[in-house]
Amino acid sequence: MSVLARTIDVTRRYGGVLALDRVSLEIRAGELVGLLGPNGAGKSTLINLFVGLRRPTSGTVELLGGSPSDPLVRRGIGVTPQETGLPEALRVGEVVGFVTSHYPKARPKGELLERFGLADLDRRQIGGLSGGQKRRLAVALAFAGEPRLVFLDEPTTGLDVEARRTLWDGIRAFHEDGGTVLLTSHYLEEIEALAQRVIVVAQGRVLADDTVRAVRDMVGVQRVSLTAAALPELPGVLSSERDGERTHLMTADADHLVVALVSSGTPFTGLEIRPTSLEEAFLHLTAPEPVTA
Ligand SMILES: Nc1ncnc2c1ncn2[C@@H]1O[C@H](COP(=O)(O)OP(=O)(O)OP(=O)(O)O)[C@@H](O)[C@H]1O
Repeated sequence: MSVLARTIDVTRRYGGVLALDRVSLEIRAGELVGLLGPNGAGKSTLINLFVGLRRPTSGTVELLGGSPSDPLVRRGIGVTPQETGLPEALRVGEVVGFVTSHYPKARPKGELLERFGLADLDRRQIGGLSGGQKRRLAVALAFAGEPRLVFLDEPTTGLDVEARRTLWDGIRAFHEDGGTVLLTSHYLEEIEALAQRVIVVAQGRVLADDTVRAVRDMVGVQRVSLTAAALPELPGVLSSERDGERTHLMTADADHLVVALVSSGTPFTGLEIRPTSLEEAFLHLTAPEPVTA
């Protein structure tokens, strides 16, 4: 499978901030890859490097066999940044026409709008669109020039469930036609709905690059909280934390842990099990050594 984009040992600093730390990865033709990470992980920085908006402090970025700083190379990609602004006075169809005029080959306007659930809005002024419609249009524009590779930075932020599904369908349709996509998200659920491969980044480093299922197992940590005077050694405890009378145990297998707790005969009260947030799960992925109880 041919590689459409690649970073080799890329580091990016903003003054004293290390946004990316020796990142090497490849995006291959036909893949739909999710880039997952908490706020400030370096996701937007990575996209900005791929699309030529920023340059690496060190290391190499390759795009479609060339350099992201080459405008001819960039013609082969589509991008929706995290924040976009569209001219309020223009009509939807005019904006699509303006964008497609920059490309040698363009997707027909009607088809593009249809694909992103905007078919009836061709003549509507941008200023008259809802927030969700504007976001869908901004994402649709990334696909206007029949790109080979599309970068979407948090495409569904601010969308309700229905609008998000419409947008997912548009992205899927492009992928099913053979297109390649890299998209960022804070939500594993979103990446799970679209991608098979997920790259987890935190603090500028790639923590995992695997199937969604493997990453879900990795970050599927639960928090078991209880009050007990003392606890025996329990299986599968990734870390434990004492908070007054309460003890919080992090584990990937809460059922197993609770069965072992009950079998041990240790008296306890106030058992509580809850899923952890992605941020909490990332803390475990980034922790150098698991802490034992
Ligand atoms: N122009 C800049 N000047 C200084 N620091 C920056 C700049 N852009 C990004 N950073 C810093 O680099 C780090 C990575 O930021 P980046 O925006 O790439 O993260 P992100 O994963 O996209 O976050 P989010 O999910 O919040 O969008 C953060 O610490 C951020 O504050």
